[in-house]
Parts: sequence; C-alpha cells; structure tokens
Amino acid sequence: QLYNETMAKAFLQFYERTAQVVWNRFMEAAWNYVTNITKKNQEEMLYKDVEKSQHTLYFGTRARLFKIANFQDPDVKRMLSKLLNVDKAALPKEELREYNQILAYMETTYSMAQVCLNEGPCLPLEPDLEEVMATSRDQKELLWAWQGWRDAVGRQLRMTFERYVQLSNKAAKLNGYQDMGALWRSKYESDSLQEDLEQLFQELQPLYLNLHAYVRRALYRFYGPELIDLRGPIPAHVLGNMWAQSWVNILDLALPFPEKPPEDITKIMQGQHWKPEKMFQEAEKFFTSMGMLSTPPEFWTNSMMERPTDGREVECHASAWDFYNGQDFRIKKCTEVTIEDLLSIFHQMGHIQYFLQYKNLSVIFRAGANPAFEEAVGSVVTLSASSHKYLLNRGLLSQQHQDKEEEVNFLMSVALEKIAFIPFAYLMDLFRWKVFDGTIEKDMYNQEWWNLRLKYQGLCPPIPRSEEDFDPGAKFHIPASLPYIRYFLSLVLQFQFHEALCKASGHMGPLHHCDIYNSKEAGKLLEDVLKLGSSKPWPEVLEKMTGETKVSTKALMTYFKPLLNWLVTENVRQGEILGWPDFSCSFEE
Ligand SMILES: C[C@H](NC(=O)O)C(=O)O
Ligand SMILES: [Zn+2]
Repeated sequence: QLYNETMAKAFLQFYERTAQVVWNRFMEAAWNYVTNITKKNQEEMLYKDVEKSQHTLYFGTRARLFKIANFQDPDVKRMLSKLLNVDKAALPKEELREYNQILAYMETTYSMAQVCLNEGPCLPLEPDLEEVMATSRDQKELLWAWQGWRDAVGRQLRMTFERYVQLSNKAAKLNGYQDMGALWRSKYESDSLQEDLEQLFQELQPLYLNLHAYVRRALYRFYGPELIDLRGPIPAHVLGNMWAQSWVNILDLALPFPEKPPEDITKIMQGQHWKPEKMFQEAEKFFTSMGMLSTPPEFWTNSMMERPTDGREVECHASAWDFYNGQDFRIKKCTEVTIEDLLSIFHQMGHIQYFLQYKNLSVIFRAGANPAFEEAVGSVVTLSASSHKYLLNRGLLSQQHQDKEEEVNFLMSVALEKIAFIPFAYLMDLFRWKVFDGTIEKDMYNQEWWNLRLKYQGLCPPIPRSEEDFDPGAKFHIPASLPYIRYFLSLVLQFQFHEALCKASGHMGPLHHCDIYNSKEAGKLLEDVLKLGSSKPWPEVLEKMTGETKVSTKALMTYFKPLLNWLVTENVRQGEILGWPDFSCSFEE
C-alpha cells in the first residue's frame, strides 16, 4: 500500500523544501507590490501567486491520497490534514486569475483612495483623514471626512465585492465547505465557535452598555441635543475614529476627572525627538528585556517604517511579514510619532516575535495556535506598555504616582480603546458570514451593515445611506479579504494572557498596575507557548499558558472592575438609559 506513513513523511519533506522557496518568492513579490504599487509589480505578484497556488494544489490533491486515520504520528496526521484545504487554489485557472485580480483591485483601491478639498490638496487616509477624525471637534468637518472616505472607497468597491463573494464561496465549496464563512471559521477547530463567541459577547455587554451611555452623555455635553439623543444611538462620525472602532481620541471629552488630565505622551515623545526607528527599537527592547528573541539585521534594513517620500504609492495599513526563510521578517507601517502608533508598533512586533519563535517548525505549522493568538501576543505586551509603571520607567511620564481619580482616568483611556472595540470586532465577521451564507443578499448589503452597527454598537450613520453606498468596504479588512473575528477573540484572550504572564512575573496587586517588562519568567512562559506555532490544538496551548482550556472574560472583567464600578455609579447618578430605546437615527425624525 504505497500511501503509507513512511511515504507520507517523505511527501511532507518534499513539500517542506519546495514550499519555503515558493512562499518566499511570493512574499517578496507581494511586498514589492504593497510598498511600490505599480502595474508591473502587480503583474509580478499575480504571477507568483499563480505559482504558489499551483504548488498548493499539487500537494493538496496528493495529500488526499493518504489514509491518515490509521497513521500513528500525530504531527504527520495534523500536517497532512492542514494540506487538504487549498483555499482559492481550488478554483479553475481562469477564475483564480479573476479572483486574484479582484483581490488586488479592492486592496489597491483602498490604499490609493484620497478625499479632495474643493480647491487644494487631496488627503489620503493615513495620516491626514485619520488625523481629522481623531482631532477635529467640528462635526461638519468630521462629516466631510467620514462621507468623503466612503464615497472614495466603499462606493467604488460595491460591484467588485459582489463578484468576490461568488468566487469566494465557489472556492470554499470546492474545498468541501458550505461557504467561505465556514472555511474561515474552520481555522478555530471548534464546532461551537459561534455560540461561544455570542456567549463572550453577552458577558461583555454590561461593560459596553455602561461605557456607551457614559460617552453619549459626554458627547451630548459637547455637541448638544441637536446631534446627540440621550436615549438613542450615537452618530458614527464623532467618536474620534473613521470606523468608530476605538474611541481613545475623544478621551478629552470623556475624562472622568477633567481636573486631573493625564500627561500627553505624544507631546512628550515629540518633545524628546522620538523617530519611528526609535519606536521600533523600544518595542523590540520590551521582548528582549523578557529574555525573548531579538530581530535579525534584515528586519532593520528591509522594513518600511515610514510612508516613503519619493512619490511611491504604498499600502499604509500596518502589517507584519514572515518571508518563510527563517531569516527575513519585516513590518510595513506609515509611522507617525504618536503614542497610538507606538502601541500599534508593539502590536506588530508581537507578530514578529511569534514568527521568530516558530521559525524552525515546518512551514505548515508557522502560524498562531489560532488567528486570535497571533493578534493577542502583541496586544498583551501593549497592555504592559500602556501601564503607568512602564511609561514612567521609560521616561514617557514624569508624574510619580496616580491617585484613585487618576487611576479611573487611566482605565477610561484603556476602555475607550479596548471596550469600545468589542461590538465592532464582533460584527465585522457577523456581517461577512451572513453575506457568504446568503442571509444578507447583495441588494441589502448597506442596510444590513447599518442594522448590525445599530444593534451591536449603538451607532447611526450621520447622514442617510443607500444601496449606492457600500460602507463596510471603507474598512481595510473587507477589501483586503482579511477575517476579523480574530481581533474580537484576541481582545478577550489578551487579558487572559496578561493575567497569566503577570502571575508568572510575580506581580502583586491590581491587574491594571501590572507591567511584565524585564520579567524573564513571563518571557519563558510566553516563549514556550509561541514556539508551538499551530502544531497543537489551541486549547492545549491556552492551557500551557493559563491553566485553562477555555477562553474566559474573567481576566478582562477583573482588569476593568474599578472602572465598571465608577461607571455604574456615574450612570445611575445621571439617570442614564443603558442602550438606545430611541433606535431611529436623528435624520429619520
Ligand atoms: C484592530 C486591527 N488591527 C490591525 O489590522 O492591525 C485594525 O486596525 O482594525
Ligand atoms: Zn495584528
């Protein structure tokens, strides 16, 4: 019987040797494209993608011939089963070419889009439009940027997205999945994923509803009753972010104790003449302080740390890249010298650390235990990096200690980032799963998007929307075909990790005081987990880190307990209504 276990091992070695080469060549071509968007570079990337898909298909179809059920070696079985899913490579040649062109078109349209002032310059999303959304307090200016971005991106992508859905589902079906949403969810190796996610969301609702009511009151105080309905949804353009996914930029309007404002770390960084490279060095130093791995020289020579000034068109959305040769790892980011970008660099450096830790595994296992683990690594370090203790000891704060009120202000700043994000991160794939499974039909895309934004986030569009618009397309991950539920799950996981690493570091006292910088014990625990890559089912990996086999919101609730207590008291005092019983949007009255 030819396709026995010994043959399988030889087959996997052949796969290993060839995959490294083919994947590396594709990554180089993809990198060249996103850091220099030209027709020629797109053609080159598409060509290398075809090569990669041919390789995937060759091995995927042959992997099917092995009867892995009675194999002994668990690694061989796990590797072969991972090869079975060939994703888009299952598409017939012509349709694969069309699909890759659609993917490139959507991502490039997003990356090149600009909004033009009547007379004068056109503004790209990063840094200009994001700067407007973060700092403007003029709701007309905010509306101009909000609407302009959606006209420039969402509207252009609507037709293409419809074709993308068809081809995605065709590819999923050819791999034996119901639709592409089912294929995406299969990465979590769980037959109760959707129920588990809904349970986590429900547990976090009290925290979100109290934050929503409190922030609505703060916005009401500033913008007045003509814009804010204290019993209704919040208009989506006044939350300090283009997608209202993080509200940290309106901390000044929502500060619990305004007479004790936190120090402005961005000003301190600029005052200390921080440069992007120093921000990357700061993030790397955090990992090496824990005894973890440093980045190879290639990282510093090959990364793109700033938007190029030589006129090149680039994709600015920050991302971390593994070139699958165990040596070349890069980050692409259009860095600005701000605290928000410093924390984002910590997040990206977490991806790099994962790449470094699992680089000696088979390419098949060079991924996170599940996609949420990949996102949680950088974010868990960011929790320490945003702590008062860390920032003080790194000279980014000068005030020695925080009193109780300053602590509430601090927790509010973290909540505006993390708690505000919960419903957004959840609905991004609730929307796409329904689009893929046909529940949401194409002539309802925008209406259903806003139904979800109302139901889960308690937001309204600031102006009427129609099916000429395609507002979900205005968020990077949708044109980039990047699943998003990983960020929702990572939000809960990162606090579970934080609690485990803080315990390992010997931290005593409130969780939000913890900073694992310099902790070799925490570094060792984290390292042992990251080294496993995706070679083991993620519950086993979670248990190694935390002793638990289930994702739990307990640690997150512990972290925010002091803030929730304060919020509930404050909302009761103000007689706030939790939720948005007046569910109509202001312009509908
Ligand atoms: C949270 C997510 N982060 C990322 O893409 O790196 C985002 O930006 O929406
Ligand atoms: Zn990430």
